[in-house]
Amino acid sequence: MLYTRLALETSPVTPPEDALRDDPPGLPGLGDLTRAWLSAIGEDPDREGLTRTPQRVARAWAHLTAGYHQTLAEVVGEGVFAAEGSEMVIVKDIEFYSMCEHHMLPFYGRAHVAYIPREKILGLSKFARIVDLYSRRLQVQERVTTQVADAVEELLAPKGVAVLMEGIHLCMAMRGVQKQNSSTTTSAMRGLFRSDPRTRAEFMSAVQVTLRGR
Ligand SMILES: Nc1nc2c(ncn2[C@@H]2O[C@H](COP(=O)(O)OP(=O)(O)OP(=O)(O)O)[C@@H](O)[C@H]2O)c(=O)[nH]1
Ligand SMILES: [Zn+2]
Repeated sequence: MLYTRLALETSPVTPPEDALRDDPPGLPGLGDLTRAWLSAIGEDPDREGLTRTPQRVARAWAHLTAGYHQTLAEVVGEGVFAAEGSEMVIVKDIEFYSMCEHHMLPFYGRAHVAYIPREKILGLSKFARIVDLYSRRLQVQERVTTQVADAVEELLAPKGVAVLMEGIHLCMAMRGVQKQNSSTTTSAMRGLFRSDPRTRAEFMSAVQVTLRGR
């Protein structure tokens, strides 16, 4: 579905209205603000290419900030189960897209989440849903990382949880210091991942793939 929608959005042909029906409704007020923003940057909000831009922006930002309107309980639903074992589980290479709270520009990359179960396990897709829940807000990467770890702890009370995120910040690439090749790694280690170097080393070696090497 994602690919279908991207294809539609980049198509020179205007898609039929019902092709976009699963887009979220736009954020109230953001359309008017976008018109003012367009004027502020020296654009004419009434020129042909921009007439529908305010409503597109309002819809896009509803998606990019959807995390404000969801709870952990909602995104996890019925996804917690009785533990089937107590070995490390690693879900890696979960892509994330977030917006930095300083410049409101994107940062994006991959998140890797691991835990060692105690009495509960979590449906695998829920790790990606949790990453999205906290990424779809204005954020700093450190906070997303901590919030994902906190969420897994809260849901599962595991023997340990580890979250590692690798991100590229467009505010450092497109503007400001303008470094195109830097990436940022943040981590949160809890329980056995903090107290036992072998557990941490096992996790780190399993996820040792840098963004730039892919
Ligand atoms: N720790 C952290 N910093 C971030 C993140 N995203 C952006 N930043 C930084 O936030 C800082 C804001 O610094 P300021 O000096 O207030 O803003 P600025 O003048 O635009 O800074 P420059 O980007 O250096 O031009 C910058 O150093 C950004 O690189 C993040 O996720 N985590
Ligand atoms: Zn920034």
